Amino acid sequence: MSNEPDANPAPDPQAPVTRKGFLMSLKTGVPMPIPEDDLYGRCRPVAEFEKLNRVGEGSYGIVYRARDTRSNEIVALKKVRMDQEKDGLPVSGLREIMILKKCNHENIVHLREVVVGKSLDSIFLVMDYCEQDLASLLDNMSQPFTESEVKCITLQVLRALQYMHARFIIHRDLKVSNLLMTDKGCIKVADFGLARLYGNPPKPVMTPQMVTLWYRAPELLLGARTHTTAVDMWAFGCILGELLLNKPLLPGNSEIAQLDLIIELLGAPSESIWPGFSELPAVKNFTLSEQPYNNLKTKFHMLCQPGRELLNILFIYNPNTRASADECLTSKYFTSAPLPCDARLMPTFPQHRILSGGQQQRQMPQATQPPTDNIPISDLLNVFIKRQRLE
Ligand SMILES: Nc1ncnc2c1ncn2[C@@H]1O[C@H](COP(=O)(O)OP(=O)(O)OP(=O)(O)O)[C@@H](O)[C@H]1O
Repeated sequence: MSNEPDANPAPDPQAPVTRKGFLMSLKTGVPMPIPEDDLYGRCRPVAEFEKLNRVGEGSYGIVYRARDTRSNEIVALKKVRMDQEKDGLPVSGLREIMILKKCNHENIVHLREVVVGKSLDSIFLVMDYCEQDLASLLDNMSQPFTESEVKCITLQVLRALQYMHARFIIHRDLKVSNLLMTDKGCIKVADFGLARLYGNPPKPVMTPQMVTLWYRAPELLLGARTHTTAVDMWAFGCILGELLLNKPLLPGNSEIAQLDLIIELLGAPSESIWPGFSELPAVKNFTLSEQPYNNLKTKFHMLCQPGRELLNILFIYNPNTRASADECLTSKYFTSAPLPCDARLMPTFPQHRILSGGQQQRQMPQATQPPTDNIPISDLLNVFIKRQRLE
């Protein structure tokens, strides 16, 4: 028997990628050529998708409307941004893939598959295509959503949150531009690049400043080291307020301005309404104004009592007592007039994103720091090769 390496050996899924088209065998340490058929693991090449137009660009990637040439279906193709990475995939990309793989809910964007570019240095998420995102819709609508439509939208977001939170997933970047809508009025929560799985009790996190400023909960602004599902509920409260007012509720342009806006609306926090507040790390960095009144009632004077109650429980300072998605779903707001409209009866809108080529972006302070911990692309590919073989 010959000791020569097999001319066309099967690739070892555990082996790291050494150079383009080769895998280093962990057993023998010999680089082995990857057969053409296995070059992409079990991922399809992106060349099988025809890019039609750009629909969005965020901090972590460009999103295209594309046609799957195999099935002829229209999909969204999100290219994971790699340009700042020397040797790996940004952790946000990997997190988004892992978490979306766990989710199967009609109000969460569906990840169909992951496809790769020819040189294996680009990764794309293939998702169901949604015709609108709420941010560009809000910016372009000739008249605001009716209250029935607001209820229809927010109920769907709450169902997605209930599903995620029951599975220990915190989204951490809920905002109107991350809420997509199909032409059948179905809302899909998107962009899980900052999402995290959390434990009980929650573990401290390294990156406290995550959620976009306008939607950021007071505990994050004050430097809390643990993140809970309550950060999503605060952001949800800001979204509900924004849809009702037809403008951002708390559009701060710095952390202190954001805290001031919150205090102007809700009154100043104190140790008595929020035990542990005075020990939060950043409290000493700010001089908080001493406004004593809750002005929700004045700001939302047009809203019925159940609606104001819902906003009140979403804007509880203490994250431990802030309303959960379960609780909000039982709010009388959704069963009192005007009732939520049927999603299929939501109005249809011109597709602004296609017309504007995805250039239209809301100007809001991001203050989200792309995480710097990279995952080598070889690990990602191995995860996929293994996973697809298991399935
Ligand atoms: N499945 C989809 N269907 C249609 N459009 C989409 C889809 N996913 C994303 N988009 C569009 O692309 C934009 C950016 O997508 P996404 O939020 O996932 O990227 P990001 O780089 O993570 O953004 P961010 O800067 O908000 O973190 C969205 O606001 C939306 O307009």
